[in-house]
Amino acid sequence: MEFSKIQGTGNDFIIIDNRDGKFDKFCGDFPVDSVVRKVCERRRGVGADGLILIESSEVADFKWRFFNSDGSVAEMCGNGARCASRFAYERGIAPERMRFETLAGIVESEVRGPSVKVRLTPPTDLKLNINAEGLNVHYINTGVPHVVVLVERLDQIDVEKLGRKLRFSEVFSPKGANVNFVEVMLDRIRVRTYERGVEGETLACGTGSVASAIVSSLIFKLKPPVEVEVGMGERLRVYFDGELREVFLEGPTVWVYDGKLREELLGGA
Ligand SMILES: N[C@H](CCC[C@H](N)C(=O)O)C(=O)O
Repeated sequence: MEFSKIQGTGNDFIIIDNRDGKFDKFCGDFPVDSVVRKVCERRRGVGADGLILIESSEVADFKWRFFNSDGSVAEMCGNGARCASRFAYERGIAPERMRFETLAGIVESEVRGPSVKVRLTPPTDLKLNINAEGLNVHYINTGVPHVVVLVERLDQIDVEKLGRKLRFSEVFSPKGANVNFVEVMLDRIRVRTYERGVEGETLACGTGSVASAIVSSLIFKLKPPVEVEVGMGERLRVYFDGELREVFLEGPTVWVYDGKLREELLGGA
């Protein structure tokens, strides 16, 4: 079964045109979440932070189903939305300015060559200065739930250890949250993210970058657009208005390769 691998600032995704149901046929009797885990596994599978199915929609250019690499379903994914938009445009599934259905609501995007700008759903549940695991943190839902922790020295943070502690904190149960550690610089913010559903640090997180930019802007009076430096030094840009009604994420994508999944992948342990 054909798939494409596209990454956005290091957050990488397997994207499948499932309008004909080929992914469901490929899964056969295997549960979808177990197939997603096998395909996303870094060593025995293709390897990715997430898997995206493009499907038909009655109300938009297409609908998507987004899975984290652990097989869990997430309502939204900012970098995944950018990569899926590029896929849809270049495969003739949608025009360069498109709208697609997600569990978080309708998302709009515009493809400009490798760069894609996505309008996210309006953020909700903003809570500044809450206590979790003895730390002063902030919380906002930018399509998926995010904790934002402002730190002095980002490179000294044990993202895996502290990220996991906050991700599973009672304060954010039962759904949990992604955890973003943010250092505010003069001309940008630097962000490192422990991602729910990947259960580890990813090289970038789009909705996390948006959450971090909005919280940093509220606390440090940063003027949008906010430049966000992610894992490997790549940049995302976050635009938003005062009322947080028009929130955009913009950045590059790289179409890595096209491949073909074989059924014997499913047979293994
Ligand atoms: N792991 C996230 C979904 C993907 C978010 C991230 N990859 C992005 O670019 O927004 C969650 O389960 O909430």
